[in-house]
Amino acid sequence: MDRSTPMEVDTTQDGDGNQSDNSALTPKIKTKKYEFIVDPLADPNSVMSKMFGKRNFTYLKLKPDNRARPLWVAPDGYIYLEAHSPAYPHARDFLIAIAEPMCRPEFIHEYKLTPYSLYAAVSIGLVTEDILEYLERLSKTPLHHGIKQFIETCTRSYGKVKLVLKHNRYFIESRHSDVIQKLLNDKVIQEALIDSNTGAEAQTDKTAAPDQHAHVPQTVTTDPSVAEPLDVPQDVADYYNRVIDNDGEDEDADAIRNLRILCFEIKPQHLEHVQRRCIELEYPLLAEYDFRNDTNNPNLGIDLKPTTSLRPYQEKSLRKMFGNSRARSGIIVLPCGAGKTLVGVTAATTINKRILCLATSNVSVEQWRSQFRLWSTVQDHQIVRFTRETRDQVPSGAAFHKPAVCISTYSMVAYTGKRTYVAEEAMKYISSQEWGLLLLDEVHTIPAKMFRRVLHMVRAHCKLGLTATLVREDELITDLNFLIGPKLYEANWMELQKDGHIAKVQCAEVWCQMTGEFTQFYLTADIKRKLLLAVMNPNKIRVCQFLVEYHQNRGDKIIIFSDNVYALKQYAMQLRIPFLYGETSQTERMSILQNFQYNPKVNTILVSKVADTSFDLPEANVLIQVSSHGGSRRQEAQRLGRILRAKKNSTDDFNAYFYSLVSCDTVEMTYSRKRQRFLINQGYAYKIVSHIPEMDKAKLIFPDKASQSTLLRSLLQIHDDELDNDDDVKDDDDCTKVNRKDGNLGALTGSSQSTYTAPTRRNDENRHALFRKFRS
Ligand SMILES: Nc1ncnc2c1ncn2[C@@H]1O[C@H](COP(=O)(O)OP(=O)(O)OP(=O)(O)O)[C@@H](O)[C@H]1O
Repeated sequence: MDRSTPMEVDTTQDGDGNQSDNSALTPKIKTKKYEFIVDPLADPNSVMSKMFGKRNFTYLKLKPDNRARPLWVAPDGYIYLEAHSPAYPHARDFLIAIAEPMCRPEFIHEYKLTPYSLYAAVSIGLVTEDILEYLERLSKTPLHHGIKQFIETCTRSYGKVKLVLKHNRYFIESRHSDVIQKLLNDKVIQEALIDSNTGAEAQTDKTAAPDQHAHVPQTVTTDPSVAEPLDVPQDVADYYNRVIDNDGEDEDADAIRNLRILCFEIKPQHLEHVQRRCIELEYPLLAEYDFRNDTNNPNLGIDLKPTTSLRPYQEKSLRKMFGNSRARSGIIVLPCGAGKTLVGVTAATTINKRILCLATSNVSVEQWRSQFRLWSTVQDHQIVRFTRETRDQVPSGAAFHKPAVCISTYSMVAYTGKRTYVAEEAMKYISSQEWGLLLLDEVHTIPAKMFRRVLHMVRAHCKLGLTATLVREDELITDLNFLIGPKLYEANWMELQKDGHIAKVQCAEVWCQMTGEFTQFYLTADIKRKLLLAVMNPNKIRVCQFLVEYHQNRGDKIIIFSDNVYALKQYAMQLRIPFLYGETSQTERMSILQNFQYNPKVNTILVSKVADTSFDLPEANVLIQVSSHGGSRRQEAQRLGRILRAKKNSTDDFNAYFYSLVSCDTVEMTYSRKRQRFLINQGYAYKIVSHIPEMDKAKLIFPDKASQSTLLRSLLQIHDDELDNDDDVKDDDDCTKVNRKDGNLGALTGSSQSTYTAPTRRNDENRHALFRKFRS
């Protein structure tokens, strides 16, 4: 990571360097360059400068009581938190609010200040002075002036403009006339104005927040006598309650009730352009919903059941959302199995207006419905589902205007093709309602184009995105900041694990040596065959067999993932394990999953990547990955999530196991490094296992050279076309069931199929002699 580069909001690539699928649709946001001023105060010839270059910050003077203060705030915006400090909890909650967590292993956590993280801080009610003051108190060194300037630049203008939905119409509101003037003079915003807008209209403010920039003079206590070196310094503890623990009830609410605000209306279809433009103009739109004073939309009348109790981190995340008795739009990030659904249900019962919940598949829709019924007092007739399989009756007549909890899928809402009559009616219902809350499940997985179509169709006062992994391979992650709202809360996986809210997982990367013969062919093969040889490496199959037998003997439930379908079938056949992939019929799939769940004799299943998102896997506590799809961090985290649900009746230190089998000296090793980055940043440590001594005594398949050669021969005989056998994930929803492709007559008659093409001699000449022989 190059840490000397200036901060700039770059939205064209994600960390994996992959380009967006919709760059044509969404031009890059042009914001001002945010730079940290990093003075070259250190002696450039010193040993430290030679080692750390511009990052030699030894010139910063430590405060006398620095041992009691938990933060190192580097002038380039990186912040390091000592997790063993007594003031750790005070600093952690604050840093999650103002900075981006980069890496949180056991002892030292790394965070980074970014314009977006500070935008999120302002949106949850923190003000510039409080941020500076508290950071100063927590820091071991006085804050560098560059840091102060950066925080001031990023936060001064934030929070001044709001986006408000009233009577299904979008308004931009502010109490600052200069800001409104600036926006009205902008060309992009002018294009979005509704014709009747002749200028800003003055209104009585019912939704405005108190002035967030009230000055709070504070002094920093650096006198060591004030606190014992390893106690939480008093000034830190005092300020904590003020900054973090305040539940945000507006003390000034009455005072601002009668303030005049300025507003103008914009065209709904220009909403995204306006949101984007406002970020460029340094006035990101804050979306807050004053649901308690919304008399236009009827109440849903549901509550949490008396038996429902939230866990501390669930409560904390919701406090960020409802901090000032209004609902803020944004994203809550909790690990898989940590109870995002209950967070969503609680948000719904708090807002208590029309709720639209969008999930990724039919199965998730059913899960949301059952969780709504489990945790809340919602009645069955108040829930409406729209999916391919279950289409509840579209409310009509008087019921049309009654509030309901509507649950559907993204693909259903975003579908642009011809719909059936019933689906058309359902969509009319969704697009005509003014929703109090739009719940967006697994928000990071939705293709950017589909996501935007959804947001164009649905009018919602408040949007709550839920996800476990805020990483993806296109620009939507940065766009989510204005499409939904800032990240409101991100839980620490290791802390949840320590408290027993999620399973304690041992991650291991098992290195499997390639056999000599396999290596020989691997070196000259093309990439597709290389991948096949790596996954079918006999030593890997043996390790897999050993692990399966070992864990079966312990009474564990095991899921094996293979993205390569050929390998999936081979492993299933060799190890005699039931398998399912994209082409497995629904009946067979159900039967395999039910057996796995209830039949004590079926403790292992093999699945392809369809199991990543398309259906709900039963509970398991061991996961073995034999082949994975490139270097996707998200897929790795999602798979770990399959075994992350808290395990009952377990006394083990670790109660879940995640094995990634990697063939040594192959491309799998590079992929593996990339895939692990996200989980390592969450604090997981992958144990490298290069040899399992117990395997030497075990009776395993492919024990000798002869059987391994036979396997190799069978692999070399596979036709090139069959190597393209990554499982295509089929969405459950009808909207994506039919794959429409541009075609021509050749495609229709089948003449364009590669099976009609005779292999050319030139191709064969390039092959290894042995392979040529097998092919002929
Ligand atoms: N406050 C709570 N009290 C008791 N059980 C809870 C609580 N919150 C969540 N759970 C339970 O934890 C389990 C996981 O919850 P949930 O399915 O909502 O997690 P999730 O974060 O959505 O996971 P995934 O991303 O895997 O879908 C469920 O069995 C749920 O009932």
